[in-house]
Amino acid sequence: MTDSADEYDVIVLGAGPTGENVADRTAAAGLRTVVVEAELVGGECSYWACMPSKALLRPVAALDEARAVAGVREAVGDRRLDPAAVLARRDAFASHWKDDGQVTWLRETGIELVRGHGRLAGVRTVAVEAEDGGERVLTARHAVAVCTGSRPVLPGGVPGLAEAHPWTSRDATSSPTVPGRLAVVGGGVVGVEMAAAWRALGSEVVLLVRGAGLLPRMEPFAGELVADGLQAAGVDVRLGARIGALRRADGSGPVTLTLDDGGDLTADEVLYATGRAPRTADIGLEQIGLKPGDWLEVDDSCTVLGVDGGWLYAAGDVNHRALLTHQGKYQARITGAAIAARAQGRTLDTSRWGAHAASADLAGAPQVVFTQPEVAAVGLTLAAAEEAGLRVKAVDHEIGAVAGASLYADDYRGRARVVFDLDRGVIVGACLVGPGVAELLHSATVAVVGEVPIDRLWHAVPAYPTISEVWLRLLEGCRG
Ligand SMILES: Cc1cc2nc3c(=O)[nH]c(=O)nc-3n(C[C@H](O)[C@H](O)[C@H](O)COP(=O)(O)OP(=O)(O)OC[C@H]3O[C@@H](n4cnc5c(N)ncnc54)[C@H](O)[C@@H]3O)c2cc1C
Ligand SMILES: NC(=O)c1ccc[n+]([C@@H]2O[C@H](COP(=O)([O-])OP(=O)(O)OC[C@H]3O[C@@H](n4cnc5c(N)ncnc54)[C@H](O)[C@@H]3O)[C@@H](O)[C@H]2O)c1
Repeated sequence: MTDSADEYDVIVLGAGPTGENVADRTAAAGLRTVVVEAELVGGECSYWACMPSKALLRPVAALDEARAVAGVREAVGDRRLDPAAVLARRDAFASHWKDDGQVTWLRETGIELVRGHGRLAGVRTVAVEAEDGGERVLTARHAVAVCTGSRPVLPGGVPGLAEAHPWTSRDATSSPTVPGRLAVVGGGVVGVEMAAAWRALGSEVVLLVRGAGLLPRMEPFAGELVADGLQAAGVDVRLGARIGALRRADGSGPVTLTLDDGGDLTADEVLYATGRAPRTADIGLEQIGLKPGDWLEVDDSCTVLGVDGGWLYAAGDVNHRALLTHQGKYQARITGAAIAARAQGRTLDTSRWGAHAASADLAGAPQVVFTQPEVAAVGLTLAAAEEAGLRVKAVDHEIGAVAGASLYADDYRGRARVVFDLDRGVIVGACLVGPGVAELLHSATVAVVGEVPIDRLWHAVPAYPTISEVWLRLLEGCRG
């Protein structure tokens, strides 16, 4: 390929869910838009994160729910998941790691695609290195949006870790085979979800957590109920566990973990689910005065701080506001609107909840952890609200005590909490744990983001007999 210069209105670097949605919005505003993608259009979410992981986890919940209802329980008996069928369904949800469908969508939406590794090469300029080594230099009349996402991060200073070739989230979501023994390091979201999935597929799973509980950013009872649920499913959950070293003789056989308490643990694979780092090490940040490898700090309109001219945006995982696909897509809608407004010479509305402010990131992003049982949370935890100086009270209720929950599952076990702001009379946080709570989360999100006064929420009547009747008990607790 020969060198050439291409001028667009907007360049989007990275075609994950965030980049796709920025491009969708700017193209819809009539701006000539190009996206640059080094791997697959659709990003981590489509091929190695949300979609394949949830395809692995949905059968786990379906089987648990069947077992929880007398009559169905007897029909299911002690049958286990069929790994081959689950993995085949997972492969289909990952589109067999081919992006033809999403490339077609880009074309039909009027967005151009340039494949290759992109790097900022100056103001509103991106140089793309194609796989064949050729370079193409793209310039943007209005904006560049960096949407390069994040990658798994491994802890430093652990002897033998690199040589042990640990699984990362990519292997854990795409493995074609079920390991006999799987050690999982990390009690965050990836750790608990993948422990649940592979245990249900037949692996012997040990979950090694360095802290005192699982899911440390959520209400403490969420981690406790998930630890109980995983243990009941046969996962060996070890809290306060630290790995001193790993040994894997030939790089592919069994791996032995030496624990700080002196014990050894041997597994066929070890998954490190120990957090994420931004994909900014090699995107030319040094060309515009920023530090490679850093998260990109942005204002509420996702404009990158420390860069003059308001032409550089960063949305999705790479800005570290909320590492979730739906928040990345939300930021993308805000970013696209901001780029279009600036291109049309309009002033941005960056007031709280304005058209060009990703305010919901700060109110607390909704999140569902698809484990055993499900966890659904939005807004502030009690601890976070107190730390923020709010005068709050927590109202808790056992979800199993409402009629809808007892019909949903025999011996339903689950708990709900809302965090009530006593001064403003609104709910600032909610956490629901139990079978089937995922679909309840949006009601909590509307209450929190909408800042709906408690006296008005009292008139939002949940249908009988559904799990959502737990809202009545929670509202009673708020009203005192
Ligand atoms: C195992 C797992 C499960 C998850 N499950 C969920 C879930 O259920 N729900 C949820 O909301 N979130 C989930 N997440 C988080 C979610 O995957 C991320 O928040 C989401 O993918 C972020 O989207 P993004 O577009 O910002 O980045 P990404 O999806 O990472 O996409 C970035 C894209 O940029 C490309 N790129 C990077 N650098 C360059 C470059 N220099 N040039 C060209 N292209 C480049 C990459 O190839 C990639 O395609 C999960 C994460 C993991 C790891
Ligand atoms: N269902 C979902 O919404 C979903 C699912 C998976 C991932 N995600 C997103 O992806 C992101 C990444 O998930 P994650 O689980 O990798 O990160 P995380 O930050 O949620 O959890 C990482 C865990 O690893 C532990 N840890 C860190 N360093 C360690 C070390 N050296 N040794 C032992 N433990 C260590 C941390 O204490 C933490 O509990 C999350 O922010 C999450 O929002 C979302």
